[in-house]
Amino acid sequence: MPATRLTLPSPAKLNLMLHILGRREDGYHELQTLFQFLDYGDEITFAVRDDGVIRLHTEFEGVPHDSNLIVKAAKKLQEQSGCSLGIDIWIDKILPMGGGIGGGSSNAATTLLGLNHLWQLGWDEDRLAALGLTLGADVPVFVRGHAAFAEGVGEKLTPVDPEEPWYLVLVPQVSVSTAEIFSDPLLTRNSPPIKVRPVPKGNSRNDCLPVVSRRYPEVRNALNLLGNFTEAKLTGTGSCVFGGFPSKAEADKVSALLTETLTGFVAKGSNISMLHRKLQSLL
Ligand SMILES: C[C@@](CO)(OP(=O)(O)O)[C@H](O)COP(=O)(O)OP(=O)(O)OC[C@H]1O[C@@H](n2ccc(N)nc2=O)[C@H](O)[C@@H]1O
Ligand SMILES: Nc1ncnc2c1ncn2[C@@H]1O[C@H](COP(=O)(O)OP(=O)(O)O)[C@@H](O)[C@H]1O
Repeated sequence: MPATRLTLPSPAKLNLMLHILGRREDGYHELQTLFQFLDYGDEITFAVRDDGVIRLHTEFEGVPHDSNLIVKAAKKLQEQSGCSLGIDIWIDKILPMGGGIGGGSSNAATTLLGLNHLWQLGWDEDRLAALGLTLGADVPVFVRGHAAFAEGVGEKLTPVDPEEPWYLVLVPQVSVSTAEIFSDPLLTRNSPPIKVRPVPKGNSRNDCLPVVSRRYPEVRNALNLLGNFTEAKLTGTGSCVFGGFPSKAEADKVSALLTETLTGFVAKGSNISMLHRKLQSLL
């Protein structure tokens, strides 16, 4: 009997660097970025229903049911596969929204992979990643599940294996709109493309950082505080700020000092996403 119920992780990502090379005619920006996953994220439970209805039972503040990326992903997959089954969905949401750690994109990818499994569609990763890209630029990397150097708008992925340190991630209590940062006239949009592989050391800057830290004092403050202990970086368009440590104990020590005034968490960097590790264990 095939499974009818499944709980899957939906991990966060970090952008270890992010360079903006230019702007395309459709307004989207050409990037070069390095994605790594965190062993930290949401958990989504799926239960098959036979009436074709797609229902997310967990409410999100400020996100209507049909705008939720989980529901959008499920509906697109149902439409494009012609599947007559439906799904009940619950999520244990711990990832901050608008934090640059990819929660929405990750939720969409977990939904695509989870439903492909439960509905027994047999879609391959290429097809799921292509559908994912229509939901958001970051969805394909979560579908593939391997740390990657990304180009284009984030869809041209080359798997990489950077070090996997422990990270302290600080979560300033502001939500940063990706669209707002990309439309700022002061954004650097002319970084020279990196042509050498693997990406040489010394390229770890995030071109969004100056604009984000100018607009959001909370982010600036987090960067300054973490910068007293390690190199403090911005992920994506923020708001989250992170730094790497050689051990959990060292990350925990700094966390204990900083999280008196700021929210944050400690998590291991991972080149294979915990979603893929879980799916592998089901086979
Ligand atoms: C820049 C990144 C790095 O990981 O930032 P974060 O969102 O994670 O912070 C992502 O690629 C974001 O991906 P994602 O969050 O999926 O963005 P989308 O929903 O596709 O786009 C939101 C808006 O941002 C702008 N946008 C996004 C990506 C891109 N390469 N160029 C853009 O100009 C567009 O105005 C778009 O309408
Ligand atoms: N399942 C979802 N989880 C998080 N955000 C979602 C979801 N569905 C839609 N959204 C919308 O997408 C926006 C960006 O979310 P998220 O991916 O968490 O941020 P970021 O791209 O900065 O990492 C949110 O502010 C929210 O309005």
